[in-house]
Amino acid sequence: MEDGDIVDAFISRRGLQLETDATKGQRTVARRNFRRGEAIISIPPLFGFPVHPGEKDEEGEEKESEEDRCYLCFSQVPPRHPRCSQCGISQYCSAECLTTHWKQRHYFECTRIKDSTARVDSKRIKPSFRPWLRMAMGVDCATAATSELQGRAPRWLRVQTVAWTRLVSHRAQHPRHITRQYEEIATVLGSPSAVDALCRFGCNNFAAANESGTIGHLCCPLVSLLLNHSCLPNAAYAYTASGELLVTALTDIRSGDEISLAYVDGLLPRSQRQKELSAVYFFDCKCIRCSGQAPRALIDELMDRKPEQEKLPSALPTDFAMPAAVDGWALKVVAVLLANAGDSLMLEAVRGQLARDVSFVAYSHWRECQDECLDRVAANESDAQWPWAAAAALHVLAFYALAYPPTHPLVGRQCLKAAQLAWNALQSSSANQGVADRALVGALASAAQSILEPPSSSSVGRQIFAILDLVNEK
Ligand SMILES: C[S@@+](CC[C@H](N)C(=O)[O-])C[C@H]1O[C@@H](n2cnc3c(N)ncnc32)[C@H](O)[C@@H]1O
Repeated sequence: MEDGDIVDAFISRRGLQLETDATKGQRTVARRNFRRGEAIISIPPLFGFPVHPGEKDEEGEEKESEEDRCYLCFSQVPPRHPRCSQCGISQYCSAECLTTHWKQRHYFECTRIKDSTARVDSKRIKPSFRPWLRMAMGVDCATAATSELQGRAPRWLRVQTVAWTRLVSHRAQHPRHITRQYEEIATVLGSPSAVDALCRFGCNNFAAANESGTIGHLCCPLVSLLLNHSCLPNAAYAYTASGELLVTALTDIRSGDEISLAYVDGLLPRSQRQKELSAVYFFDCKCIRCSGQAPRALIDELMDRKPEQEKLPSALPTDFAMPAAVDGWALKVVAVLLANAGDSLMLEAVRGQLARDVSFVAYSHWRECQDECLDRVAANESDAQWPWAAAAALHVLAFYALAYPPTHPLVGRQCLKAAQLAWNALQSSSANQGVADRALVGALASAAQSILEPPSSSSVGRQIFAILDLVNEK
């Protein structure tokens, strides 16, 4: 079978087809109907590795630190944890993850990764670029293994390797300071072609994230090749506990529809979305929302209002009363979301009704409030921050519910965050003023469970069940 055919055959069996698109290069259309929540594609990445969220280098960029993350599921490893006895590098949170990783890919990566790690002096690369050094080494390993194993290489690996050669790199558009770092990496690796590979990786990278931020990077060329960006996406990706990139339908998708993901936060105003898409992915968005063909145009119009035209709530209030702080509209949206998570028509009606009353400029304000409250909680200033943090989280959730389909993972993760903060507010000695009650916490945690459907052994699954147990305790 020819290289191109292997990709076409792989996707056509899943009801998908690649087509040429006048404005976006290629696009993928559904060749059958997909129900909301249905898995569209699931495939192991060509390479992936964990990073520690939140750690920043001297220039404020996230830096690599793998000491405490599992090489398969990227969750935190316990103090005594298994490690691959052959390379001594890959570590795991459990014996199951070690076995799954070995069976999926580590059997062909193990010696190669060990050799490249010993050969290359990573200290010569700036800390914030070390993840890309690892990515270049990992992708090299996987492609070398594919050609060595030939017909014995698993089909997913052959498909990913072929898709990798077909990705756009936008090399000419990359800023000089970035390509200079890539050239350093290429020198360290002794492989001039690494510059092009890193450009290709840079604009096709997937981040694995949990509620605290990025926990890993994934190179998944098939999904990159297939899915264009839309500011009104009908699909979303998630990295599963078994180490696969899973794409699911966020809405019902009809045969003939293009399938798309959001590369950037759809709640940013259009100007900011465009800025981010052009800085990181090097294109001007031509999605249905940006070309004014989508019903979400009203929200766009409101999001693009200038901040001075809006009356923003003052910065973090010093005298904070929950009922006044969680505006009626936010609670109403959250209530509709919780009662009707399966009914997007209902949510659509609420969107229509409320969109004109809601200041979308306030979204970034509430995001900042939430982060500020969490920082203060982490600094242990006082447990009086919990009700504030819960109120901010409910506002952020309401914005997500207005801008995304109710099955979007961002909505699920925010439900979990709001549930945790509301529970802490309920337990804190400060006045909670009755906004966060057990029923709300339980409904938020149940919504997180039904949207994210995490395995009970995963860290998100354990967090959700812990809350549900607490709420249901007599
Ligand atoms: C990850 S690739 C997707 C596959 C790509 N269409 C192809 O033909 O290889 C991302 C690239 O597709 C194009 N693209 C994706 N979404 C787009 C959009 N909404 N508007 C315009 N171009 C888009 C851009 O060139 C972008 O750099």
